[in-house]
Amino acid sequence: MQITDAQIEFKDFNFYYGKFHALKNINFQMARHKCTAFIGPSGCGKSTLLRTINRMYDLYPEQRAEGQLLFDGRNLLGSDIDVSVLRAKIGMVFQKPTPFPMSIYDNIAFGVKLHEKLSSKDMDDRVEWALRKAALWDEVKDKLNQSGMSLSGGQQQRLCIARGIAVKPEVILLDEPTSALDPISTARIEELIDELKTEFTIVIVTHNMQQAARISDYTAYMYLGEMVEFGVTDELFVKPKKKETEDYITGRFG
Ligand SMILES: Nc1ncnc2c1ncn2[C@@H]1O[C@H](COP(=O)(O)OP(=O)(O)OP(=O)(O)O)[C@@H](O)[C@H]1O
Repeated sequence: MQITDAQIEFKDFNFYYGKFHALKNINFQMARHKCTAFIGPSGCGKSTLLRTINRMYDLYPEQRAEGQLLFDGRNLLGSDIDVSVLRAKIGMVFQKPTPFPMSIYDNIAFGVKLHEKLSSKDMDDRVEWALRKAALWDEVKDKLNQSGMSLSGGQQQRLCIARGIAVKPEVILLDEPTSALDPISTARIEELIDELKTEFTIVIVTHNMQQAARISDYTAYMYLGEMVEFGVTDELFVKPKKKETEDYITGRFG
């Protein structure tokens, strides 16, 4: 399936944990400023696929990728890629909120300082901008010096999203961002994702099929390291092309 305005493309992509072949011959594209969801049963390779996009696997010598992973036409797997610049362009938010043990303000400013030299006024503006984008500003504007750890779980996750946004990435990777949250916090994050799409490309791993159906434009169904089906979310959920996808989304399997 060809996507209009593809930003990221996997071509003949394979991934290995040592000898274990975790992702098999992956070929698909992700659209700019849309939300793409990865779904599938536990262990199918969703998180592995997500983490290849910012080369998280570089931290582990026994893990390797083969094939092509193109970002605006440039292969991210090449040795010429500066991984720290790449990770600023492609931010990541994890399953459990992971605020740094520092103030709310510094949680945002910390990453920005690594990449840019801003005046204190510009840094104040950037912190406010990121917190507003993450729909957290009104709740924290009077306590920016309090520890990030003092916030509720849902607020902590929005703080982590604000931290990711603050360095002005192009893509945000979300690895089951709501699985540790209550339904109200989950709904807020889902609304937030919908707003963030206007400026960022979003990729989300979720166990929750209803969530994928609600928030994503495109969905990939994975099983045992293969991408079984990829398509427009509404079509994949209403009229899947493969029997395996249908069995999974109707709950007959997995
Ligand atoms: N660090 C690792 N070393 C070896 N194998 C791994 C490692 N991480 C994951 N795997 C294996 O790779 C496969 C895919 O794992 P992955 O975590 O990507 O699946 P997932 O679909 O995200 O699962 P879940 O929904 O349970 O989080 C699994 O078989 C898993 O056991």
